[in-house]
Amino acid sequence: MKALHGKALLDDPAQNKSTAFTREERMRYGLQGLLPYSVADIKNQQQRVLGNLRGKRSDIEKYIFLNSLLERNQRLFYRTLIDYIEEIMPLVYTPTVGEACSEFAHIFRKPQGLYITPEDRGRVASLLANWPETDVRIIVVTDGERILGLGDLGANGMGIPIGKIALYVACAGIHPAHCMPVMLDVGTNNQELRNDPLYLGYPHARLAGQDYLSLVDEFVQAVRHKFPDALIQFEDFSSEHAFVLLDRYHKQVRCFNDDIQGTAAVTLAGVHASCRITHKQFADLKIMLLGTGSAATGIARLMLSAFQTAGLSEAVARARIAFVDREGLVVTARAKHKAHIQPFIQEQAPASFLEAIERLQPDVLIGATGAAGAFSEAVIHQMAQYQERPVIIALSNPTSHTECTAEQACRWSDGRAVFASGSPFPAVTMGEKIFHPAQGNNAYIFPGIGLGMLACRATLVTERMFLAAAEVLAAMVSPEEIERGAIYPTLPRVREVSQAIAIAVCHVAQQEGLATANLPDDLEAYVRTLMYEPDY
Ligand SMILES: NC(=O)C1=CN([C@@H]2O[C@H](COP(=O)(O)OP(=O)(O)OC[C@H]3O[C@@H](n4cnc5c(N)ncnc54)[C@H](OP(=O)(O)O)[C@@H]3O)[C@@H](O)[C@H]2O)C=CC1
Ligand SMILES: CC(=O)C(=O)O
Ligand SMILES: [Mg+2]
Repeated sequence: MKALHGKALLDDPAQNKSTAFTREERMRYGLQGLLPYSVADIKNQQQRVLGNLRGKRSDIEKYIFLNSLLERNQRLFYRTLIDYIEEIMPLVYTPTVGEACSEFAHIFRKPQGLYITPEDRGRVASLLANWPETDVRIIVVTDGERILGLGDLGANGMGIPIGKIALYVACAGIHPAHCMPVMLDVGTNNQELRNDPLYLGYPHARLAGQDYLSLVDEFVQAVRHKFPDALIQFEDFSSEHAFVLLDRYHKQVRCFNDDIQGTAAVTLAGVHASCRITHKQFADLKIMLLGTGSAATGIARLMLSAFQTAGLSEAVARARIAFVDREGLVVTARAKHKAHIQPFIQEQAPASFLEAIERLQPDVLIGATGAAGAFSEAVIHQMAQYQERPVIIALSNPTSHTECTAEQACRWSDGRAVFASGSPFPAVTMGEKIFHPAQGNNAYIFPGIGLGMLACRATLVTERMFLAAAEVLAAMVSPEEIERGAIYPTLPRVREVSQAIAIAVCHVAQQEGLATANLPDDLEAYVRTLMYEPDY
């Protein structure tokens, strides 16, 4: 790290300690007179941060305040995020990040991350060379086309890679210097944004076809050359591009798609854990998915592997997984189907969503639609009619797009639903009982996958790593959490979860012959040494 002095030191977020510089440091670094008298410690500074934060009237103001803290004092930001994760994660990630993306061009203060546009074709490598860090290990890249359930937000979608990187640091202890958020700003088809005079992105229709693919290719090749140890996480692409890009790169490049694979692992883990509440066998479950996009398809694919691992034949496993779309149950009799769900199309008569629940009586209902209210009262009633403890997982983000709220799932099932949602909900009280919803978000998975990849330097990311991550996460739900009806560990345990997932990733990488690092026997201690603990 470059040695800085005086005002330059106070202006560098990675090195700034502000009022926590000791008297001796103030003398050594030419800071005398530049700071008020009192010498604080990080805990004392945190109290001021929390006081200011809690005094803000709206979540978006809190987001802006936290972002400016990150720009001033990285260590204080991350220490506070880690120590108060239940309070602060919803402000830097879903749901507030959804609002921040929608408002991105209007609340913009200072650039963060790397922007690549069609005008950079042929010189993407030189843009990467402008990045101030040399040892990038984690890249989160989006093209802004499917931002949470909010659709095409163009370059405003940069809030998502920035938020995911904050979680890599807070939830898995990846050092901020190893992380790079990237916006592949290929344009936007959101005319409202293009008409906005404050819009900051490339104000043209999205690149498509070969023009699009060749720019992504150039980016991926430039990353391989400039940052050969980096893992690329594809985030919030349209499902059309998400599958094409994953197919194109996953056997050549250290990469994964978080919406397809990370979401699948967190959902599988929740389904496994739910069996400890419902007292059912995983191999006996029937799963129904609403939505046929990236998340739902990823879940179906991983669930299929998990069922087979649990001893089911491929045919039986497939029959246990049903898709429902806007027209109802996805069946062979229908004329058109999306290619990526072809293997899961049921040989059945057509049925509406409600009829499909009645006919198939699924144990688990999962929503990945971005469609607010898609789990209506009738849907939850129908689930509760056939299952004593229906498992309802409403994955869609942000909160305004959830398929149903925790309160709705609870009330409409007479308090019997086992519920998890992509964005957090507070506890629900019903009579004497308190209902504790869990947060089913890929934030429990991708940070650990990244930490594991950083530790073992595997050349590829594989399905077995996500299966292992799901097993680890499910096993970490404590008896007390299960007793409370929660199917995920509480958020303050997320670093512990990420460490355990990282170890599992290392084991899989070794077994699959993909690890290139020399790993010690004591992986637990080794992984811990890699985890950044922000402090002075
Ligand atoms: N909790 C978590 O960790 C994660 C949550 N998500 C959330 O899941 C949602 C979907 O993400 P993703 O799969 O990537 O998005 P996609 O755009 O790939 O897929 C969305 C799917 O939902 C379908 N759909 C939309 N409205 C309805 C409706 N009313 N009834 C039935 N189907 C509907 C779409 O159908 P059609 O093709 O007909 O439009 C499409 O198949 C988002 O809100 C996202 O935030 C995603 C990843 C992780
Ligand atoms: C959580 C996430 O990745 C999403 O909603 O897209
Ligand atoms: Mg996503």
